[in-house]
Amino acid sequence: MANHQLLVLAGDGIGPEVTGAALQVLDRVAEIGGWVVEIERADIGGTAIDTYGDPFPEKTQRAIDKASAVLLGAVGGPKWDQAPKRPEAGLLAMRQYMGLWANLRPYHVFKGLEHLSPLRKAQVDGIIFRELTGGLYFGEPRGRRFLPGDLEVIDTLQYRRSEMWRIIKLAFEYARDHHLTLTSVDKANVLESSRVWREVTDELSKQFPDVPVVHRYVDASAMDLVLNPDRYQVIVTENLFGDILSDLAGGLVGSLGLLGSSSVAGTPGTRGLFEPVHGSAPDIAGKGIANPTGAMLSLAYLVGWSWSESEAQQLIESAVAESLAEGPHTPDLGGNASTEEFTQAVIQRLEHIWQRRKIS
Ligand SMILES: NC(=O)C1=CN([C@@H]2O[C@H](COP(=O)(O)OP(=O)(O)OC[C@H]3O[C@@H](n4cnc5c(N)ncnc54)[C@H](O)[C@@H]3O)[C@@H](O)[C@H]2O)C=CC1
Ligand SMILES: CC(C)CC(=O)C(=O)O
Ligand SMILES: [Mg+2]
Repeated sequence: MANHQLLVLAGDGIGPEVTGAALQVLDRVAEIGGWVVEIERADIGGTAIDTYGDPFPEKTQRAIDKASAVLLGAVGGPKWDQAPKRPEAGLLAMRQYMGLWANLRPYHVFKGLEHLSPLRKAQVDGIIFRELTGGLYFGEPRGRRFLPGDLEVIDTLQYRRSEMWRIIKLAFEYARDHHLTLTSVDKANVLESSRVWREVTDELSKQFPDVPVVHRYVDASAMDLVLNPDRYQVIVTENLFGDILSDLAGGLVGSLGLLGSSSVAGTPGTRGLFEPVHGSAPDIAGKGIANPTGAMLSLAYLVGWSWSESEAQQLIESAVAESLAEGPHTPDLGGNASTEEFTQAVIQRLEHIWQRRKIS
């Protein structure tokens, strides 16, 4: 009987609501799969600041050390916007602590939700490989420097070639395995880091002669993703650009609540951090109406990647897709279902799919 250790970091805002929904799905999947899942919980972000005065406390680090996978909700909120160390800093520190340099963010229009995409006729189906532990979010020096009569602020965009190499190579491998085009997004007309990014992409391209490669500037690709999303299949880009373009992808498919993600260190079967692409959504937190799809898909990626349970991954993804096709829908998708109602629909679908598979 499989035994898995899961750490749940529900976080702030809608984090507890969407991870709670995903855990209900996990309960049923574990029952079907005959697994024992030991679930531990710890604090991250704003709730960790409230309890420990630190957005990524030592206790959470120790809990990560013991887990075989981590499911995260979201962090942040107006309550902590002026905190000396913000909740978001805890998430960044955790990604770095876990060494998770690759962030995979798939997006596609679900059957039944075509009307929600602003681009009803175009094919919207891709995946963003976002570098996760380098660039502007981590570079030093950073901060404020008081000058006579002025203030200077510094953020540093810093990368090592090796950090670029590993994420671009991972994206090439994915594009090769799925026979897709790779688009490398940068700002090589301005940034030195982007020029090296392009050099690395061109060098790696020689190892993957079957993968068509396109270079695009980030500003132009933001425009082009909206006008011609069908040109994009696999996107590889650095940390900040990937963060921005993945929210744009959320818009392309109709709601940010629909996207899940995997943050990993490149090798399947190893520990990763799995979280929806969205944030803590303070505007809807506590109302019971958050769309838990992103969290459920993140759970699906978790069981597939860290626990090598590919059948369970497929089961969750199918149950979510069928529920989105049939409804009910949460308000972000134009419906009036609660998080709980949608979650129950997914669990029912799961049962149906499982029964169908047992019979056939
Ligand atoms: N990974 C994380 O923990 C992230 C945290 N944040 C933090 O979250 C806080 C809020 O940031 P925002 O810019 O407002 O971004 P957000 O992603 O939380 O929300 C943007 C918009 O999308 C909607 N939305 C997001 N997720 C949804 C869901 N599951 N169902 C239905 N609607 C959903 C929200 O209601 C809001 O209108 C900030 O403190 C920010 O720093 C932001 C992004 C990622
Ligand atoms: C809140 C940030 C630390 C991260 C973010 O927006 C993201 O990972 O999508
Ligand atoms: Mg983001």
